[in-house]
Amino acid sequence: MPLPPETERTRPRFALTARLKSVTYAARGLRVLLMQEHNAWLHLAATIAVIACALVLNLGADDWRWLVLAIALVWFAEAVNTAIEALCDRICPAFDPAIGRIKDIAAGAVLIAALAAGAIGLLTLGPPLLARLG
Ligand SMILES: Nc1ncnc2c1ncn2[C@@H]1O[C@H](COP(=O)(O)OP(=O)(O)OP(=O)(O)O)[C@@H](O)[C@H]1O
Repeated sequence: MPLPPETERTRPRFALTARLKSVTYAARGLRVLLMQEHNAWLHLAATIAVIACALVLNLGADDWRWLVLAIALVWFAEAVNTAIEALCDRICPAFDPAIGRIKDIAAGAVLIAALAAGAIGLLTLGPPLLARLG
């Protein structure tokens, strides 16, 4: 879809430094997530445990692919959920059933991601773990 003329005129030119700055803003967001969100601490503990298990079991690239995807899925969902929660609190600090529903749905997205990641983790780590123990 073509942009309105005024947007075309005011859009800044592509600059590598500006793109690099965007990465630092994103990293700042992740730092906030890690410092302030208790759920993120649980995700971090789970991430470290899964990576440690995979290293000990000496998994191959096929298995690592699934684990990386599962870990990223949960962090992605948690980051989006946290952003939605923060936005909700900013625009409506008072109790509001509609805000409650929005937050519940966003939290549901994290639950879906966590359940899927758990299933991926069991399917990927389970068999080699059992083989190692058996
Ligand atoms: N402003 C609000 N109006 C109505 N219900 C709300 C409101 N804020 C929170 N809730 C309800 O409380 C639940 C928890 O909200 P909260 O913002 O504390 O999320 P949380 O999952 O506990 O987040 P965190 O643990 O990351 O702080 C929401 O899912 C929603 O059901």
